[in-house]
Amino acid sequence: MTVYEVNFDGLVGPTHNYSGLSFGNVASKNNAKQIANPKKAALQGLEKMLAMTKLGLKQGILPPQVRPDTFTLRKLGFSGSDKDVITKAAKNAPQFLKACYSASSMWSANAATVSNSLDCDDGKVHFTPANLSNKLHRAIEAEQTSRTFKAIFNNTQYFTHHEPLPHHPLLGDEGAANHTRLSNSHSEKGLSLFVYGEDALSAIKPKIYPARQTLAASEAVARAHGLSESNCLFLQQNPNVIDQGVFHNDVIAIGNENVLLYHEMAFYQCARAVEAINTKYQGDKPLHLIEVSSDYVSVEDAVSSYIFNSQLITLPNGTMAIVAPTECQNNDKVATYLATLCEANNPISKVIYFDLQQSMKNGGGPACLRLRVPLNELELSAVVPECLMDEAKYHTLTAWVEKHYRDAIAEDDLADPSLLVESQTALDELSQILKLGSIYPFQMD
Ligand SMILES: NCCC[C@H](NC(=O)CCC(=O)O)C(=O)O
Repeated sequence: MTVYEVNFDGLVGPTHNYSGLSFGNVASKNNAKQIANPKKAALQGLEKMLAMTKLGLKQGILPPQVRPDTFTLRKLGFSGSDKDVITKAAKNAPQFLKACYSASSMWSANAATVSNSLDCDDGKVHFTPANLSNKLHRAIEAEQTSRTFKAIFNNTQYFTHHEPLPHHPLLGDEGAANHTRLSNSHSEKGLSLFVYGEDALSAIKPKIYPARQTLAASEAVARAHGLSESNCLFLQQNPNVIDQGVFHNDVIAIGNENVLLYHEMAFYQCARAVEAINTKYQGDKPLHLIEVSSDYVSVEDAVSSYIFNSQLITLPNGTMAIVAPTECQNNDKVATYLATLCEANNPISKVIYFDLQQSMKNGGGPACLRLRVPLNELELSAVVPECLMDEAKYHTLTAWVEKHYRDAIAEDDLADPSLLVESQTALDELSQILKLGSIYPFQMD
């Protein structure tokens, strides 16, 4: 049976802002305190989703989380009405208020690790929401992510949902941003490549910035999903590139079917890592391991352009396209490399550029904005259909964004309680558009 790679993009939430919350993510730090445009951010994301459907791909939609997260603020001791909670947090703990206001769930590549049912021992699609333990503003996503996934993929005949791993430094899990799958095609069994930032038992670690993904977490996810040992490979990310701003592996490598595009500095002991991939890969189609040398693209250019955070997609005609941010087009070296890549002897035939600048300024490129969910026809038909994108849904969602979203959010706006009301009103309407029922805590009172 054909398996489609369905990209579920995180719809940008109404409180998108630049708060400099992600230590180790260069863009997040550099753009802190700038004025964000949530309306533009959401429209840029919807544009990409529609374009993917026009290319003939299946596209899904993941709704944003409710922000500000007053439940977390209450756990932190702020009490009274929601307005009181926000006013007190703004005055006494602005850092916590910012964390509870982040629209970071838009980067759905970090929402979960998802395994193709062909790879899992029970023949079901497995989901483990990422605990995102390394950053407070992201760690608070896991609970809602679980609820949302159970609502969208709500058929136990096809889908198995695991709990996020416990929040602990030994078990930091950042989801699919550190997982890719190599295979003949999505419709055949594949090799799961898990790339971790650190192993607690080893001294090989970054020195400046944190490693967010641990080996123990990757192993736990593989175990829970029932992946076989012969179909899994655990590789360490190069700690030196984490220290240069490569906080997830998807900032330095991207895989799709029988192609892996990676920077020569991506992995710890790169030559050995590549040998291990070659040894474990079981597909009979030739594996294209495309190594990008620093002579063509430096790590600095990779981090500023997000060339590896492109989506590598298989088009209906069987060739591949690379969906890159316009930051790549604006960098001569990177644009030249991409043009050469399309001419070379490999399945990649074209580059498609998208303006995703609002998300990019927080360190999220095309690949960060989507979670790949491999689904065969039966599994796909079990997904809540309203969560799949088509032209009509695009127009409905665009109108919804135009109606509810502000076109500017600055730091001081977070202290304004009316933003909470606007945000909840918008999400209440969205959950009806997507026919997801009451998935948000404020709808359950
Ligand atoms: N996969 C891309 C994730 C980007 C995300 N950025 C942020 O959370 C920045 C938020 C801010 O600084 O306002 C992160 O670092 O996890």
